[in-house]
Amino acid sequence: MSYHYLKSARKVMCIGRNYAAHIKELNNATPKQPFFFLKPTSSIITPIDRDNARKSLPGNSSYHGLSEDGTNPSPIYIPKGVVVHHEVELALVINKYISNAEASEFGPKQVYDAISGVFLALDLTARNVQDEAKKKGLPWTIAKGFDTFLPCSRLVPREQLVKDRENLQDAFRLSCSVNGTVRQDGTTGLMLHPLHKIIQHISTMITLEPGDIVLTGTPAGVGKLHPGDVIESSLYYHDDKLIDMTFDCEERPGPYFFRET
Ligand SMILES: O=C([O-])CC(=O)C(=O)O
Ligand SMILES: [Mg+2]
Repeated sequence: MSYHYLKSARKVMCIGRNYAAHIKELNNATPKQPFFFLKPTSSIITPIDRDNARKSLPGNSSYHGLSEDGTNPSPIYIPKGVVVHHEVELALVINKYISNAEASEFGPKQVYDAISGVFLALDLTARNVQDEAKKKGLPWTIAKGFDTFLPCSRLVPREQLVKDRENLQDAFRLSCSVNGTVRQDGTTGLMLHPLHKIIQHISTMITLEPGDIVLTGTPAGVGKLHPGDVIESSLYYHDDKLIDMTFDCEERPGPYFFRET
C-alpha cells in the first residue's frame, strides 16, 4: 500500500485557521464558519530515503507525475523571492462518496468509516504571496500550490487506529523541527473544528470522492524554510511514533521570481 493511495487523490481539500494559537501567531481573525482552499495534486512529493531514490525529471522541470508506486521522491523547492513557511498537518484519506452529510448524522463515530487511513503532510505556504493575496482580495492558489508544496508520508491504514474507531480526535500529536530545532508540536485535540465537522462541512458544498485528501490545519509554530534547511516531521498515535519523514530544501529551478501583482 504505502504511497499508492496518492494516485487516487482527485482533490486535496484543506481547512484554514483550525488551531487558535496559529490564528493568533499570524494576527488573523477567527472565522465564523470553517473555510477551505485546494492544493493541486501536482504539488505532492514523497521522501527520498533508503528505498526511494530521488526521481529524475526531464530538463529543469519540477514535476513529472507520480511514479507507478505513488511516490514522487523530491526535495522541497523554495521558489526565488518567496517566503516559504512549513505547516505540519494531519491528513485524512477519504474512502467513499460523501455528499450533503447532515450534522446530526455525521459525528465522531462516522470518521473511521469514512477514511482509509491517515498520513502526515506539510501544507507548505508561500507566506509573502499569501499576504499579498489577502491584502488585495486575490486567490490563494499560487501561495498554496507551487510544485513540491505538499510533502506526504506513507499511509497509516485505519486498521492501525482501530482502538479509537469511536473517536479519533484526541489520538494524534504532530511535530516538526528544522535543522534540529523543534518549531511545531501540537495535539489534534486542539482543533477548533474537529475531524467529523470538517468532513461534514466540506460535503455540504463539495462532494468528497474516494481517494480525496483532507488536510486538517496546522498548530502554532509555523516558520521559514530556506535552501539548505532540513525539515523533519513526526506523527504520533498516543505515545507511539507512527511516522518520521525528512526533506531537504533547495532553490527551485526555472524562471519564476516573485514580483508584486
Ligand atoms: O495558511 C494558513 O494560515 C491557513 C492554513 O493553511 C492553516 O491554518 O493550516
Ligand atoms: Mg495549513
